[in-house]
Amino acid sequence: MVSMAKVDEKLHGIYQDVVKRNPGEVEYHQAVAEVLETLGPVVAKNPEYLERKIIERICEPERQIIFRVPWQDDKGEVHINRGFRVQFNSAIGPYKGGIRFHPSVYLGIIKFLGFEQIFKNSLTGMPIGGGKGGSDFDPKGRSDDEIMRFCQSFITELFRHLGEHTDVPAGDIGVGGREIGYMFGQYKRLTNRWEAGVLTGKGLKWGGSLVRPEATGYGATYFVNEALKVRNDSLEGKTCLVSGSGNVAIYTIEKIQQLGGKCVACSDSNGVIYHENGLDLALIKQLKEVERRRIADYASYHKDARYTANGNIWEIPCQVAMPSATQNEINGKDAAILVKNGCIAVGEGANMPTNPDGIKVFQDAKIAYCPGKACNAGGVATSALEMQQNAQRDSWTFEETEKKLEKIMVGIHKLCYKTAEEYGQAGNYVLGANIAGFIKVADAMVAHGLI
Ligand SMILES: NC(=O)C1=CN([C@@H]2O[C@H](COP(=O)(O)OP(=O)(O)OC[C@H]3O[C@@H](n4cnc5c(N)ncnc54)[C@H](OP(=O)(O)O)[C@@H]3O)[C@@H](O)[C@H]2O)C=CC1
Ligand SMILES: O=C(O)CCC(=O)C(=O)O
Repeated sequence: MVSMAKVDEKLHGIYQDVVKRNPGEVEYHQAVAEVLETLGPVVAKNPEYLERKIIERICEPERQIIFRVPWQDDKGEVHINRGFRVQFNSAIGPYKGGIRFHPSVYLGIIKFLGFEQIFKNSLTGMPIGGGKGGSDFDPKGRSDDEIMRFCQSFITELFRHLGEHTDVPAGDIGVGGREIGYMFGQYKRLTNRWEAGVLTGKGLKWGGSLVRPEATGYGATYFVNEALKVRNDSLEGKTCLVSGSGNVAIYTIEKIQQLGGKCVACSDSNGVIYHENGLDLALIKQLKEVERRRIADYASYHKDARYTANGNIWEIPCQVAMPSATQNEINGKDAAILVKNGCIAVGEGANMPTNPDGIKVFQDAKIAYCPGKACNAGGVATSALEMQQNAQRDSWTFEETEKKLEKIMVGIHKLCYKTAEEYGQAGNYVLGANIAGFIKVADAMVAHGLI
């Protein structure tokens, strides 16, 4: 056992080094700080992790690939974007994590996402390592043909680094079934292999899994319901806010409604829809999944709904908040408003949506704060179920697959809850998720020697 003071000093030094070695990558620094701040007790108990520099190694990606993505728009104009894939850690399985297309993407965003993915994937109990990729390409307003040409160019470079036993991407912001289809087609053409397990989130007719589109939102909702059960409560009858109106938000709203909750607001990057009588999910799906329109259009179908351009969704009173859009969408001030308005649970469908000040407010208020790396792990867990079905050349029913997802989420909740309890911090899901996710990866790294 090493003294806590010595461990804290060591972890602080590691964090300082991460900042120095990765200048300007503020989201990555934030993700590392949040994990390192909770690892003290487990490191003190296992000095071997320090001796073998497991934490320094976990903070350094195994491989980072940055590449040029040239493509032509419908008018023949040439564009150049930048592509990224960070293969962070393969101690417990092939790199696994989504691809994000958004103009804000740069190395620091992909690294924070890849770092989070290491611990998240470990929590699922499935054999998947951590990775993430993306591009600063903006898909908004682009035609299907432009999206196809971009995806083909992206994979023309990336394909050589992928493989069902090497690195298995999936979707994230701006990447859904359409984009995965174009990437899979190009991978097949370049490799002359029908290798289903190389990508997940595939279409149902060509190797996809039922429930994968629903999985992140459904899983996050199950997690929050478990956290409420511990408090002798449930989602039944709760008024909920769900930010975003993309894949994760839509299926979070769906599962909350199935469990008897009422979602009154959602959003996109332009504004917020508030519908006190409860959101019309069929309309949201039509606007967003089929017609690719803005959420503002919702208000023209429901006269009792209110649209606020650039509004702040967290100012609407609720009991449960499910941030499902992007990183750092809740700050300390937003968190304080939520708590003041009676919010009792926050379930993160998005990755790192609450900034450190916000997390502190939720933890001080002792509400059920469910961090993304545990709460939104249902998506990647179902991707691993898709890989299992691909390996078996089988496909399971919706009911069977959803039952497995629910069991995995109940299991992740229990693991995080029990780990926090074991380390004397009952109810601290941040600590529980970080420690439980870390131990499995760290032990595998010790077993593999110095690599
Ligand atoms: N898809 C998955 O399986 C998983 C996703 N996640 C995380 O969930 C979150 C949402 O992803 P997903 O639903 O797949 O993505 P989508 O692209 O389907 O939807 C994203 C939604 O969030 C909004 N949004 C994105 N960026 C911003 C921004 N900077 N400011 C305000 N709103 C924004 C989008 O609005 P607009 O259309 O206006 O841009 C859109 O409504 C991300 O944090 C992602 O990393 C986590 C686990 C798995
Ligand atoms: O399904 C996957 O592989 C990745 C999902 C993802 O990107 C995430 O969990 O953030």
